[in-house]
Amino acid sequence: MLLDISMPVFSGMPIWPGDTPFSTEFTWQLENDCPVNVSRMTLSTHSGTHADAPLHYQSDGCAVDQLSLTPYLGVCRVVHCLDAGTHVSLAQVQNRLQTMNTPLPARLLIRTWHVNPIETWRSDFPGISVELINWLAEQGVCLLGVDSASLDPVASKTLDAHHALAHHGMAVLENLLLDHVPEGDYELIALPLKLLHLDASPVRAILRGL
Ligand SMILES: N[C@@H](CC(=O)c1ccccc1NC=O)C(=O)O
Ligand SMILES: [Zn+2]
Ligand SMILES: [Zn+2]
Repeated sequence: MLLDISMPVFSGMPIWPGDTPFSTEFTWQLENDCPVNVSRMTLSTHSGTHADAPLHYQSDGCAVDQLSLTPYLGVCRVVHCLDAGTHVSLAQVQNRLQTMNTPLPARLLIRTWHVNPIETWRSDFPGISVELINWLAEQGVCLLGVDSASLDPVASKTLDAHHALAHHGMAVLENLLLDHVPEGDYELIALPLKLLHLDASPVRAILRGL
């Protein structure tokens, strides 16, 4: 059983305010003298479902091609934390985890949207509390995934959750699509591209039944 948890990538897709719109054009098009279609894309490194590298928010941070791939592959847990308010709290996640009676795996994906807005940008997503990130690090979690556009609220200039995550050496996935995913444990596969020296990379994220 495979579940695709990737956002669709298309011209007109929602983007972070001020970031590069996704666009494409044909470089070559199939016709009499031309045997192929080939396109070019213009896009932000944070388009759709993606992995941030520490270079996104630290000038001396590691780039996306330097990241260990280990966190992006392996057993993960999906929890639903809907109606979170400004931040998803430690108590809210612990509440959900209490309903499951196996040890927390090394990866956690948090669903926050009732219905993820695939067609339109929305700024009213919750951040992830630093207290929660510190506790997840203590539990041995190496990757945190969210279905919102960022770990921090849209207006944050301090990016507290991003920095807390980097402090613990944890990996992050953003803009997951978890609308149709029941709470539980799965195998996660979501590898970043080998984009040298860049700050983030789109991923194709999937879950496989255990
Ligand atoms: N933190 C968000 C994105 C982000 O902060 C951002 C993305 C594109 C252009 C500007 C951004 N932040 C500016 O303060 C992310 O990691 O995808
Ligand atoms: Zn990002
Ligand atoms: Zn981010």
